[in-house]
Order: sequence, then structure tokens, then C-alpha cells
Amino acid sequence: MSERFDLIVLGAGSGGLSAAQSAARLGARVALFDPDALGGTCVNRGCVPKKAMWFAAQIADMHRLGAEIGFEASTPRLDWARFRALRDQYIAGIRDRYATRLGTAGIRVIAQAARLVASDTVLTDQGVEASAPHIVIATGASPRRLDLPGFELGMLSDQVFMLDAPPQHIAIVGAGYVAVEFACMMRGLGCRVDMLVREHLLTGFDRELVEALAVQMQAHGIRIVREARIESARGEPGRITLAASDGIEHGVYDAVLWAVGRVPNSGGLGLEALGVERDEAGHVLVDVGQNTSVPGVYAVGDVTDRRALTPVAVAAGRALAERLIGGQAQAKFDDPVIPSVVFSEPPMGAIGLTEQQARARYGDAVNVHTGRYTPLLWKVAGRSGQSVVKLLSVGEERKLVGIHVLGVGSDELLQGFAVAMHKGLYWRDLKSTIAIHPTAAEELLLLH
Ligand SMILES: Cc1cc2nc3c(=O)[nH]c(=O)nc-3n(C[C@H](O)[C@H](O)[C@H](O)COP(=O)(O)OP(=O)(O)OC[C@H]3O[C@@H](n4cnc5c(N)ncnc54)[C@H](O)[C@@H]3O)c2cc1C
Ligand SMILES: NC(=O)c1ccc[n+]([C@@H]2O[C@H](COP(=O)([O-])OP(=O)(O)OC[C@H]3O[C@@H](n4cnc5c(N)ncnc54)[C@H](O)[C@@H]3O)[C@@H](O)[C@H]2O)c1
Repeated sequence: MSERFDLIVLGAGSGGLSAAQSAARLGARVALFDPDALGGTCVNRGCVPKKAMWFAAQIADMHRLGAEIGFEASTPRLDWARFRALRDQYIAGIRDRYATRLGTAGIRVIAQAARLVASDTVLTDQGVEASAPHIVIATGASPRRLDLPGFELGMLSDQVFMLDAPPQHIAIVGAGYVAVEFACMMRGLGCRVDMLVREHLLTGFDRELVEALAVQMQAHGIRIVREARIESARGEPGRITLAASDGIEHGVYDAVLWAVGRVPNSGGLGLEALGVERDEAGHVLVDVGQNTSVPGVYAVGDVTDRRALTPVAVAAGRALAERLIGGQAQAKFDDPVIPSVVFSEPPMGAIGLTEQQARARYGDAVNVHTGRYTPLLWKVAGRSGQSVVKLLSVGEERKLVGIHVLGVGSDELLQGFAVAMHKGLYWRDLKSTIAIHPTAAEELLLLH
């Protein structure tokens, strides 16, 4: 006999936790299934451990800058084991707090993988069955594996966080968020880094800023090899050579990271039998209300084809619970202004459309305002690297449709601009606002 709930959630990552907690807050009886650690990708093998590593790399970079401006400091060496223990302890604390909060909210947590056996019933391999009028699929995504010889010699992003020591010389295959962030972090921590890029770096970001970032990554010592189509890996763990389609061999590396995208965890969930539609890549197809093609079955987060970002999964889960349990018929997550930051060195952030997207949508009505500057401390140190800011506005009114910043501080300064753009931001608003001087943020107000 299956136990009845108001809402069942598969997956306790960003999206699933948000849906479950919001629904429980609104009075629903909720069951939450997940065989793995609470918090999913973001907390355990994504944003959180990544950001800790980024901070460590930033500190190493600041030491180098410190030496350039006159500090007498010896090169710092990171005690990797201590750093890893502290980071893991912090993450365990987050998981503990989730467990406490879920318990307090009365959410039934079942530490097992579940699949749908009917549109209102789920079952686990251990025989636990539960049913509800609403079932939310929030099973996320996993790193993509390639079907090429020697693939197993390399690692996936999940495994980077388990390394006992940083590699000496790493090859990173791929050119998306994960590839760029790990390349910069590893380099910051003193590794030799080769990035083997098949096509473009960071597709989806403004081309001008991406090229400016590539220049800085190379100046930082990262070797970027373009048009490298890796076809095989050979050697042994710790001594790996990569062969490309043009016959060129790369390496020898002591580590290889395959950062070639992510695939949705939508297999083995019983979706095919129920008729839940998916795209070719396996993403569960949803409308703006997170409804799948089967009534009573919904999906949020990376398992869908929406932007794979934690705040997107969280917003979708919350809106869904508000609609299903809170009775807010209009609640949906459909925000066109999604800010995001690549935690590279320096970081690069974007809100709204790139120049390429804006021109495709608005043609000649697009105004482009670009500025380049060298951050104050870099100038003091004699460095020449440049930050880039770009604003895209449309028409006579100059409504902002895109804001892009590459440079120190961009990760923190963009959130406030995202609030303004969400509400509707115009060029005249920037011109009539008093700047905070001297900051990186003011550069957005000082453009001509
Ligand atoms: C290295 C890395 C860095 C990232 N950095 C950022 C960042 O800085 N900022 C940002 O916004 N985003 C970042 N992301 C993306 C972000 O982590 C994801 O967008 C987010 O975690 C998606 O949440 P989700 O709930 O959809 O899935 P997940 O967090 O992946 O959670 C899915 C959960 O479902 C569980 N599950 C799977 N199958 C079943 C089943 N059959 N039954 C029950 N449970 C199941 C899994 O165990 C997992 O816990 C990063 C991702 C990676 C890989
Ligand atoms: N800071 C952040 O917010 C952050 C950080 C990490 C990840 N994320 C999210 O997670 C998502 C996944 O990131 P990702 O980097 O895994 O994927 P991605 O889609 O951003 O990039 C995948 C990269 O792999 C390349 N690629 C694909 N197949 C290949 C092949 N056979 N050989 C060589 N290269 C190949 C692609 O050209 C692309 O450059 C991102 O889109 C983003 O939404 C966000």
C-alpha cells in the first residue's frame, strides 16, 4: 500500500529542496526522495566547493599582486589537505542544517532513488511506494562522458573536489563554464594548465568580452589550444597523452579533466512509459508553469532545458509550489533577465542579451556602449590587463537589454544592476545616479 502525500519530489538539490520546502511551508504533506547527499550538485560538487576553491585561488593571486606592489612575501603554499577538510566541514554543516530544517518542516525524507510507476505514484528499488496528486522531477544533471578510447584516464568535475593534491600539469577538455572556471582556479593554485577547446570559448557570452577574458587567461599562463578535437587518451593514471583529430598529441599530463557539458538525469525514471516528453538530449520538456506533457507530473532545474543555474532551479521550484499548494494560479517562473557570473580570473558576468543576440533581435535599434579600463591596483602594480564593460540599450529611450562586465569585482557588482534591469533600467537612470568613487561599479555609470 502506498502512503499518500500532497506532493512528492524526486531530488533534494536546489530545485527539489525549494519545491519541497515551499510546499511544506504552505501546508502540504511532502515526501522528498534522494539517494545521495542533501543539497545536490550545487552544495556538494558544484557552486559551493567551487567557490571555496575560487577564493583560495584569489588569495594566491593577491599574494602575487602583493609582491608586485612591494610586500616582502614568500610564495604561499596551500596546505591542500587542510583546505579540503575545512571546505568539506563547511559543506557538511550546510547539509546538517538542511536535514534539521526538513525535519522541522515535517517533510518525509527518504534516502532512496525513486521512479514513477504511474502519474501519481513512485516506487523505490527497496520497495517504498508513495503517491500524491503532484509529482515533481528535480533529478538534476551529471557530467557528460565521451565515448572515446582512454576516457577513463581522465576525471569529471565531481572528482576534482576529491583530489588529494592539486595536479602539476592538467589538460582541461571543453570550453564552457566548468572548463573555464577550473582552468583559472587550477592556474591560480599554481598548476600548469592546457585548455583544449573544440570550438568557441563560453558560447552564449558576449564575444568581445570572451576574447578579452581569453587574453587575460593566456597572460595568466593558461595555454589555450583552439580547434583541438580530442579523439583518444592513452597512457596510465598520472601520465596521460591526448591525441587530437589533426594528429597532434598533447601532454604528457598528470591529470585530465573532461568538462564537456552535462546530461539531464532523466533516464530510468519511468518517464517513457508514462509518455512524459523529453528533447533529444534527454531534458524533460516543460511549459512556463513547469508542467510536463503528463498532468500531475512537473519538472524543475537542470533536468529541464532551462538555464542550468541554482537560482533558476530555486525560483522554478518555489513558483511551482505556490501554484500547486498555495493556490496562486498565476505563479510561474518566466524571468527573461537572468544574471550569471563565470568565476574565472578575472570574473565575467552578464545580465540579459549579448551584443550578438541584441542585434539579432533589435537590428539597428541597438546602441552599444563599451568601456575598457585597468583596475586601480593593477595600474599601481604596473599591470596592463584591462577590464571591459559593455551596455546594450535599445531605441530612442535607450532601455537597457544587456549588461556585461569582465573584471575584478564584477561577480559582486552585478547583482544590484540585475535588480534595476528586472524593474526596467534606462540609460538616463545610469547617467542621473551618483557614482561611488573609486570603484569598478562606477565604470558602468561613466560610459559615454
Ligand atoms: C562544477 C559546477 C559549478 C557550478 N557553479 C554554479 C554557480 O556558481 N552558480 C550557479 O548558479 N550554478 C552553478 N552550477 C549549476 C548548479 O549546480 C545547478 O544548476 C543546480 O545544482 C541544479 O539544481 P537541481 O536541483 O536541478 O539539480 P541537482 O542539484 O543536481 O540535484 C538533483 C538531485 O536529484 C537526485 N536524484 C537523481 N536521480 C534521482 C532519483 N531517481 N530519485 C531521487 N533523487 C534523484 C540527485 O542525487 C541530486 O541530489 C554549477 C554546476 C557545476 C557542476
Ligand atoms: N558560475 C556558474 O554559474 C556556473 C558554473 C559552472 C556550471 N554552471 C552551469 O552548468 C552548466 C554546465 O556547465 P558545463 O561547463 O558543464 O557545460 P557548458 O554547456 O557550459 O559547456 C560545455 C562545453 O563542452 C564543449 N564540448 C561538448 N562536447 C565536446 C566534445 N566532444 N569535445 C570537446 N568539447 C566538447 C562545448 O563546446 C562547451 O564548450 C552551465 O551551462 C551553467 O549553466 C554555472
